[in-house]
Amino acid sequence: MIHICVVGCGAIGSLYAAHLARLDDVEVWAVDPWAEHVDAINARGLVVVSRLGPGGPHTSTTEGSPVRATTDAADVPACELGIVATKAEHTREAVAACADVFADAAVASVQNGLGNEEVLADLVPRVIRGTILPAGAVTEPGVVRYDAPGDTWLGPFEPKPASMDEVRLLADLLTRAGLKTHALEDARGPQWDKVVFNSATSPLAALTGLPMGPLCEDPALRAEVDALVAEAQDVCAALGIETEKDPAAMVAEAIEIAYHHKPSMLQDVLARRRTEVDVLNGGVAAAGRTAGVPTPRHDAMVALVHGLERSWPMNVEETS
Ligand SMILES: NC(=O)C1=CN([C@@H]2O[C@H](COP(=O)(O)OP(=O)(O)OC[C@H]3O[C@@H](n4cnc5c(N)ncnc54)[C@H](OP(=O)(O)O)[C@@H]3O)[C@@H](O)[C@H]2O)C=CC1
Ligand SMILES: CC(C)(CO)C(=O)C(=O)O
Repeated sequence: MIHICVVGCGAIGSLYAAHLARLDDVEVWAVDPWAEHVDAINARGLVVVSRLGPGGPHTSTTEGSPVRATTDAADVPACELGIVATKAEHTREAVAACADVFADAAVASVQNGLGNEEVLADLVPRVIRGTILPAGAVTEPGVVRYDAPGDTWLGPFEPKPASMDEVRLLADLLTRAGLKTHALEDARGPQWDKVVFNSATSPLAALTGLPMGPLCEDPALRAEVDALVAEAQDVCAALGIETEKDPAAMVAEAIEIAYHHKPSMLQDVLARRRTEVDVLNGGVAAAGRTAGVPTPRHDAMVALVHGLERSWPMNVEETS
């Protein structure tokens, strides 16, 4: 039996936990502070509502092959593998609380942006760099909506690497569970593919309130998307990072398969939560500074999204 702990059981953590729970040879644990969600998972299983696949919308539940959910990492046994799916700002606190769980584990970040693996490397013995395309949202306690399918890419995080055997093990489990996953010696290319795409689309969705399809089909906004892509690609080129995907093709694919999806940064804005703009556009801008490439458009996205965050009533009160 392989023990896997999912840290942060929101949209993505729930999708990954629910898929892995289908496997007979895996015991899945999930740690999340949202008590109602945890209680619902333990009482009724994790419910996945999907509009994907043939036959239209359908629902599945992990009842019978449970996800063991808890608000307290002390309940979780030592695990061989971990998947971190919190928002970036919670990575350190969430993984630090799992020190015993991950005392001898290989732990993957499946988060967006740059810098999460570096935080994991401070806290766990072996790290897996992860990039994912599936998308979703938690709609009520215990229920996750599966919005869009997509592959997952895993590879050792160079400064504190998991072994390729560990990377392959997690990739095989996810693939068998229905989430097609690639095990790579060097997973930086797919990570930057996604960073370029996210940093060009997510802040514009967050600022306009538009889901993926309407955003990318608007000619004026699409020009902004393309300009952000071009700036991020200049940074990649200067750093010698070889991206594999054509961002225009990624945009076309997003319009096709995730038309109504609200990027997670827009979900954060709607819920008045701090966004991940610092690890997306801020990450591109920081890499640009390292490479000597100016990134005025990404800097502007960081400033605008932070301005929006500051306008929310709770933050205005705090600063007035
Ligand atoms: N949603 C999507 O479609 C996609 C998201 N991503 C990326 O995946 C990552 C997760 O995003 P998403 O699932 O949308 O985020 P969610 O906000 O849905 O889930 C994050 C979860 O982490 C929990 N959390 C907060 N603090 C801790 C802690 N200390 N310990 C354990 N759990 C904690 C949150 O609880 P609480 O709400 O109580 O704070 C929440 O339930 C992000 O990096 C995102 O960019 C990538 C691809 C697609
Ligand atoms: C699904 C996708 C690619 C959409 O931007 C995403 O990463 C997100 O929602 O944060």
